[in-house]
Amino acid sequence: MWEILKQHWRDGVEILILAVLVYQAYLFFRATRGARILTGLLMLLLGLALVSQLLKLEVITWLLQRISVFLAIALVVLFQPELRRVLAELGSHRMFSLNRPDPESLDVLLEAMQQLSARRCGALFAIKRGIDLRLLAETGVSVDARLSPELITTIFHPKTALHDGGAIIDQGRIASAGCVFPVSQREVRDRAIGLRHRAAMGVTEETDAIALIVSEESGALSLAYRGKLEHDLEPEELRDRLNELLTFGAAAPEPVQEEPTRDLGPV
Ligand SMILES: Nc1ncnc2c1ncn2[C@@H]1O[C@H](COP(=O)(O)OP(=O)(O)OP(=O)(O)O)[C@@H](O)[C@H]1O
Repeated sequence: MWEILKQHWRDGVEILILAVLVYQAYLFFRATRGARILTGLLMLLLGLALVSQLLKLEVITWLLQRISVFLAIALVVLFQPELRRVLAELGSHRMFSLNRPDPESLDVLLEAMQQLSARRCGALFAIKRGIDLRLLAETGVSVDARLSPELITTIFHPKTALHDGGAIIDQGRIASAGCVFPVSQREVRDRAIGLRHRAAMGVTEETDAIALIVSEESGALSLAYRGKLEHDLEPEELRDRLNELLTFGAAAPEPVQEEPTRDLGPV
């Protein structure tokens, strides 16, 4: 027994490392828009590899061996927003630091969102965490003012110059407003999901920010994180979810909601 262990402990370590890597890759890709394409592609390649091995088809085997480089490029293109976010997280040491707004600012923000909802004023916020949002902030107008319901409702009043676009919240302050966020290209089932919600999904696909949305059409309050939209939440639900995400980040448990309010996956 001891002899076997001595001979094969390296194999055990390798299996363990590979299992962790494969599981992490699965967790990473599972929730992304390219997951189905990736699954289809892998199944096709595995099928072809199996058939070509069994029937000894030399040309297909040769082609499959050389295709791996193109596959790697395809993966980078397919998962570009997700990879950007992961690299940005690593670059910003986000894993080791949290930029958590104080509870008072959250109360102010949620209070303002409810006022905007009651008046049917659309609004979009990105709460900055570890990843720097300076490039996005530069697409808008610098505000750098303490959060207050009056300021927020004024910014998103439809007759003001800054109401169009999103506001960036950084440590209890509105850093800038009227910002243009990246728009998510995910396919969504719900026709009520327009550009504002897509911009919320987009900014959270590419950064670790949490986006909050007030729908102009329905007054619904929503949250987006890591590209996923949690649509039409009750104010208390929104507060709890926000606290959860700000405390635990990606480790926060997935919300229990019914379609299409949670994961607006591919059609
Ligand atoms: N890329 C973007 N970044 C930030 N804000 C955006 C972006 N694109 C659109 N918006 C905002 O969304 C508004 C248009 O929202 P639209 O009606 O298409 O979205 P929606 O998701 O249906 O939301 P609502 O329920 O509020 O109507 C624009 O007036 C603008 O303020």
